[in-house]
Amino acid sequence: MSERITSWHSNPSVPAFTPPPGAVDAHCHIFGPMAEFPFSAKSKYLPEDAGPDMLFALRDRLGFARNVIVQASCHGTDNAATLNGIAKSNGKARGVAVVDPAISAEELAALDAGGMRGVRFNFLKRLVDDAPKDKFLDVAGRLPEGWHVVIYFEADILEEMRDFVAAIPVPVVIDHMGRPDVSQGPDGPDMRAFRSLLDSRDDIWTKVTCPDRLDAAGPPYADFVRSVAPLVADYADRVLWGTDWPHPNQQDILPDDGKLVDVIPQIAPIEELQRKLLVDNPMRLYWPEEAA
Ligand SMILES: O=C(O)/C=C(\CC(=O)C(=O)O)C(=O)O
Repeated sequence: MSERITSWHSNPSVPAFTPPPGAVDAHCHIFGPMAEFPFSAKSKYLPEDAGPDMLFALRDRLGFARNVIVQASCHGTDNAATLNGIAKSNGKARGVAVVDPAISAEELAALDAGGMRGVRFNFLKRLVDDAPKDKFLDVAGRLPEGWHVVIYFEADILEEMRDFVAAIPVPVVIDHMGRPDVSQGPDGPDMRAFRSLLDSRDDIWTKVTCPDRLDAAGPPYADFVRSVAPLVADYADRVLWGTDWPHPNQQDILPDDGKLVDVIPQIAPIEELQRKLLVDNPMRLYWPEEAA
């Protein structure tokens, strides 16, 4: 792997939708800068730099106040780039780490002090070489107070994930709704299976994110909207939203972040839902000491 790729839009539109004050972009990443924070030798992609300054400029352009920075697989289990982003945010960012399952209590405490509030388990074979459930469960039982687990998997392995999810001793956040086929609609088999997973515990949250990954038709993402709006209405206290900037592996699409923000009022059509999705819910999970 030698050629570095750009997966984000160079000039995203300013959204028509204005997020409520204090809105949190609860799923985004930082790449590098590589000279300071080299990528993992095991990374499946080699991106151009997309550092904290770029992320905070986008945050301001889109009308958001805070970020939750999720360690991307290109940085492996070295969380330094993500911690650097959090440190530079003036308290306006927190993070989700990816860790070696053998991590010590001291190292976990250092991540907590650096602003991490969760750990991510990635099950996508195109992104990681292995996903050892037994070791993940061991770490999940040793997390600092107040942390949660973020899980990333695709719909084809949802059934295999049920026992694992049930065994996690802290709240669970599922990335991108476990990537359902949104062309099936809100009552299709993928959404039904995902709802039954959400119903299995009252502390499973999900990110209603990534229309660009889930709806090949592109903006205005009609299939995504019709499949996801009922989920936001029915699980209003357990949904989170994020841009997914800098959109790892989306170099063929280059999603326009402004257009992604404009999906929000379609999946959360009333102000109360928008406030829960963008402010109340992420604040409860990531800044509980400040939450209303
Ligand atoms: O950013 C996402 O949520 C999705 C990703 C990238 C990713 O998860 C990672 O690199 O860790 C993907 O589907 O390629």
